[in-house]
Amino acid sequence: MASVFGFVHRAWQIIRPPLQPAKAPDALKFGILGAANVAPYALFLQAKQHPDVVIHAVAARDKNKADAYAKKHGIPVVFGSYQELLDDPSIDAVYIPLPNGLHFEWALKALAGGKHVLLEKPSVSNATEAEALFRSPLLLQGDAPPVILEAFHYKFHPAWLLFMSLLDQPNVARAEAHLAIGGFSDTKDIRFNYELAGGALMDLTYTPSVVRAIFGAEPTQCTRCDVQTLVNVGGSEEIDAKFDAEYTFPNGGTGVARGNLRAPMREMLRPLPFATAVHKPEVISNHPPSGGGVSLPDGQEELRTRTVTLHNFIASSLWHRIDIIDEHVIRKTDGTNEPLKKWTVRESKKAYTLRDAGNNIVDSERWESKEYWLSYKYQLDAFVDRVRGRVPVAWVDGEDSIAQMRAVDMAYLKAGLKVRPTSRYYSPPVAALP
Ligand SMILES: NC(=O)C1=CN([C@@H]2O[C@H](COP(=O)(O)OP(=O)(O)OC[C@H]3O[C@@H](n4cnc5c(N)ncnc54)[C@H](OP(=O)(O)O)[C@@H]3O)[C@@H](O)[C@H]2O)C=CC1
Ligand SMILES: O=C1OC[C@@H](O)[C@H](O)[C@H]1O
Repeated sequence: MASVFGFVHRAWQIIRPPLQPAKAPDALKFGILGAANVAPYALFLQAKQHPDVVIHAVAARDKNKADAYAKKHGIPVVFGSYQELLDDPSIDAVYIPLPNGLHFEWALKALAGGKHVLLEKPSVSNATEAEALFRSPLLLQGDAPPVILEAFHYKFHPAWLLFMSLLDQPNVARAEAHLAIGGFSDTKDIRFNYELAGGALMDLTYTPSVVRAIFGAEPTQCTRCDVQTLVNVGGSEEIDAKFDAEYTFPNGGTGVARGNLRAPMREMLRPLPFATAVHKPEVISNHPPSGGGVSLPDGQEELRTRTVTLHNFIASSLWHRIDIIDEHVIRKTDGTNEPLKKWTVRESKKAYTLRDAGNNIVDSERWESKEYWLSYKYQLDAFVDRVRGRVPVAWVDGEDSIAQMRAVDMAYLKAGLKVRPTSRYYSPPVAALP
């Protein structure tokens, strides 16, 4: 009952945040490229709660559309083209929630204009673009080079930070991430447009990113990728509406990433999106756990296999639970491995605030947070911290974003689909002269 009340209370405060601080006189001025559906909740609502951020301008391809959007969201300045917004020297940072296939071009143009860039996920269309963007010399310009961040918002929530702190990464045997959503029945949606770098592996790119994060390493190969394309419903044969990809990792472990963009309601809720890590069995008989393990007679050993699961990794502020399940077995060490006793110990944790995550994860000086803050708010805080020269609580660096696109490309190739197309704006690096 308390948890139902907590959910309703948080949901209410997420929509109507009670604290909307006054803006600093030199608050960062954000411009938005595109009158996008995602921006009101991923940025505008969060900006209202940030003293150092103002939403200053929006640009759309059609000025009338931009005007209507600006009026609805109280944005003071409007442009009828993206480039005009980038040319406005008063704008410090841009948010790019364009279709994936346009991320590369507009992120580079924004960096060229000296703007900081909050770039929607997936960062770009493929690894070629990712290398060119995140290793661009534009990111090294001047004393205070521009900041760029791929908006993997879930990685900033305290629940994710706590979950990650519970893993023993080198000893993970299997990782699994699952995310099924629905509501995209129109095959004309940008998510289903190959030229705009659509596809479920792109849009639900969270799950490959989760398995990579769990291992803290990059996949050596994609061993399987089953996809369901849109071809039977009149869409593109190059567009995966659903994927189930398996990767191998350098420690021999396996990571499974699943995503479905056209899931029926029952599949969206059961199971809720989850991230899970199964560890290799660990001998603990000689290391009694703090719970009071006992030394075992000769010829026996105790093994523990720990599974850590974060339920609802994608929208942890609404509700989440971290389950730690330890399967214990005492077995013979005479070569038969015969089990003598088995039992399971379960524990659950949650972290709705940085304080909940604990001071071994987040410095207590950084504990200021509210339980209704969305992952997008933590992400915005981190972005502003970086721009202001402070160390953020979490980050996604450029090399991580490049490796992420490699993992996505690998899965497309394994599935027999084409890697998403490279932008016409891309030009290959000029080879160094001998
Ligand atoms: N972090 C998150 O939780 C979420 C992230 N996203 C990401 O955000 C991005 C945008 O998603 P979403 O807001 O749902 O998208 P929208 O369907 O709202 O499209 C975003 C904007 O794309 C612009 N656009 C530019 N060129 C085209 C074109 N050729 N066809 C269609 N639109 C075009 C439109 O701008 P204009 O106004 O100029 O016409 C439109 O406003 C994607 O990268 C997606 O992955 C999406 C949802 C949630
Ligand atoms: O979080 C999300 O859920 C809906 C998706 O289509 C979107 O792009 C994604 O970021």
